[in-house]
Amino acid sequence: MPTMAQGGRSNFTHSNQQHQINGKISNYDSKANLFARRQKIQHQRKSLPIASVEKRLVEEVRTNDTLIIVGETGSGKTTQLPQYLFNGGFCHDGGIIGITQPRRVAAVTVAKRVAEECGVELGQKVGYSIRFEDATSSSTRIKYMTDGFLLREALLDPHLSRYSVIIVDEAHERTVQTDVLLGLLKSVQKARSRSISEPLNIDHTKANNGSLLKKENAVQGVSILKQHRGRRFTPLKLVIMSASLDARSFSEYFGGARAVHVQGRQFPVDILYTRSPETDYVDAALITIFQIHLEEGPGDILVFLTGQEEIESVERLVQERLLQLPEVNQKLLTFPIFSSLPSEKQMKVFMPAPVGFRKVILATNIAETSVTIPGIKYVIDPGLVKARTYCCQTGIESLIVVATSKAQALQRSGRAGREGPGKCFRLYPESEFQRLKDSTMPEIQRCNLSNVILQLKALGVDDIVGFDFMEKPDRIAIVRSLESLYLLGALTEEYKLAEPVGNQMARLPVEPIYSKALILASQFNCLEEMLITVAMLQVESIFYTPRDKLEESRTAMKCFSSPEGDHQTLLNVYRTANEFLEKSKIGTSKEKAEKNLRKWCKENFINGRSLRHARDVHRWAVSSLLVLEEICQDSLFVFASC
Ligand SMILES: Nc1ncnc2c1ncn2[C@@H]1O[C@H](COP(=O)(O)OP(=O)(O)OP(=O)(O)O)[C@@H](O)[C@H]1O
Repeated sequence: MPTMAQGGRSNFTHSNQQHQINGKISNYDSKANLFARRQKIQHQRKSLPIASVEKRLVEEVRTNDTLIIVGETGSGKTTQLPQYLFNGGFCHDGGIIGITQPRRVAAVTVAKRVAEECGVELGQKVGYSIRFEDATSSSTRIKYMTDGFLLREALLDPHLSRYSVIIVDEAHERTVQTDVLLGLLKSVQKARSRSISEPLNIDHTKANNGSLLKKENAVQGVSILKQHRGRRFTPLKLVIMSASLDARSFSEYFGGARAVHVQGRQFPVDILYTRSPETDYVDAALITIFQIHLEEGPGDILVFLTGQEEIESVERLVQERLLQLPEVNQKLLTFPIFSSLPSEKQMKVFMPAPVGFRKVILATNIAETSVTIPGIKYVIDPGLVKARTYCCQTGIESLIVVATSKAQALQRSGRAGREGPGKCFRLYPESEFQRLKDSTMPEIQRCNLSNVILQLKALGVDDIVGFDFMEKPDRIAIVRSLESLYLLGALTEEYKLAEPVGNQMARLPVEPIYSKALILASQFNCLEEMLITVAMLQVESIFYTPRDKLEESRTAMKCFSSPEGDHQTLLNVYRTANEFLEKSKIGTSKEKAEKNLRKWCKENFINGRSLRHARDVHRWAVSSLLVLEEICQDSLFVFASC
């Protein structure tokens, strides 16, 4: 038996609860040809627990306007239900089935999987839309997207008229966007049903185009949803789904909506706990990685950590400890995944490990719900997560590390049992699990509400305090946000949306303080500078200060720093990097120039990843501003090529 990389080992005990098997274990042959792969997928689909209740679920959606579905992780809700509804005729009149996810990576990977299951090209019948990325076409009928994306879509189409069904997936996460979306969907559903029962009353408005505009403007102050009076909509079907949902409170919120439970899971997940609490969870995670690597059978490992810095340090430690092992045991590859990682790097975790190697994926809670990472058999869960908190008194928002809820722990362990039986190593005793909160505190009760309020105002919701939130945010937090939006000029003295600025701000996908800065910048002739500054402020620390090279990195930083302040310093970094890249491009390929830039970043202690992300955000900001025709088109053209 080989020794552990660092001599230590974790002591785990089995959970008292064992999951039941309700499915078949599949033999995935990576060399299978396309035909065999299709057959394999069809077989997998048929053996999912949800497959046995396909007809019943379609009928439930047909007979209920709102349906709540609770089903175990991996039972097939996210990938199968939209296909069942498509086959059940819910898109016959051209309507779209929209499925929202709290995270971009889930929307992208699930859409890819469903397109493959349907045997279609991604972006045709099945597609996805996330901020700054659209893989849909006019033929898309099953559309995965983030909840935030659907909210923005509602700004342009308040009745979400293109959708016949909207499925809110992973509703247990209670992100601020999910909560706002639930309230909005409730009123959209009512307005669409009303449009069917109300008598048509459009002739006189049609007769006079001049007064139509006035009337529309007058109604807008009350609610945009009333603007379309006289137009008939088809009813909107709503489905709320999760593996760990408090079905009763969701049902009550939707006026006693029907809730159904999809029983069974495909593969069992063995839950193991440590015998006693771990004093250093990072070290415990490292020990467990090597314990699995050296003692358990084949299968990849997914480790949940709290953030980029922690992930990078664990990655380094794994690599250092690997070198202490005999060569034969060194076949372990690490892959990080966190939200600010560029998406092409995020996608690397979904590639199979080379033959003979084991993958270790170091992830934040980005990989907690909906995603299926092929090969994962082992999950390591220290039971912690970085969560947003907001202090209304100071107006300061921060991220702090807190214990996960039971719902999150369940989702994490669920990642292990998706392709076969798995194991989840919880790095805390079972008694601690029992003490965890059942569900996560809704984000809306612990974040700055300015962005959300601005969006609601732009949607025509004037009475924010009276808005039908599932759980009301703190009144003081609402008042503070209203005040700050007024000070930014997004709202009038009566706290109504200020036109056109408030509307323009709502349409830019950044915090109100930044959207206002972008809108104002052209008046002050500094749009280029503001675009760069806002882009740089969206990314995590741009300077890289390793402990062992503190002096060197500080000296490098001085070359960019400006006595005029941090914003000017960020501008200097971006521009110097850009000049370097432009010069490098002369006479070389784009790839080579990018490689040179990475080297330059390293030499100058700049975080290359953050810089690349800032360049992406800059491009997005330019294209978003271009959409707002009112804003300084001419000056934008100059920067569009940056
Ligand atoms: N990208 C993928 N690659 C391979 N298999 C996949 C993929 N996505 C889904 N699957 C398979 O389909 C099964 C069902 O996945 P699905 O996401 O529909 O379940 P779910 O009930 O929504 O789970 P969760 O609540 O965890 O999101 C998975 O267990 C896995 O076997």
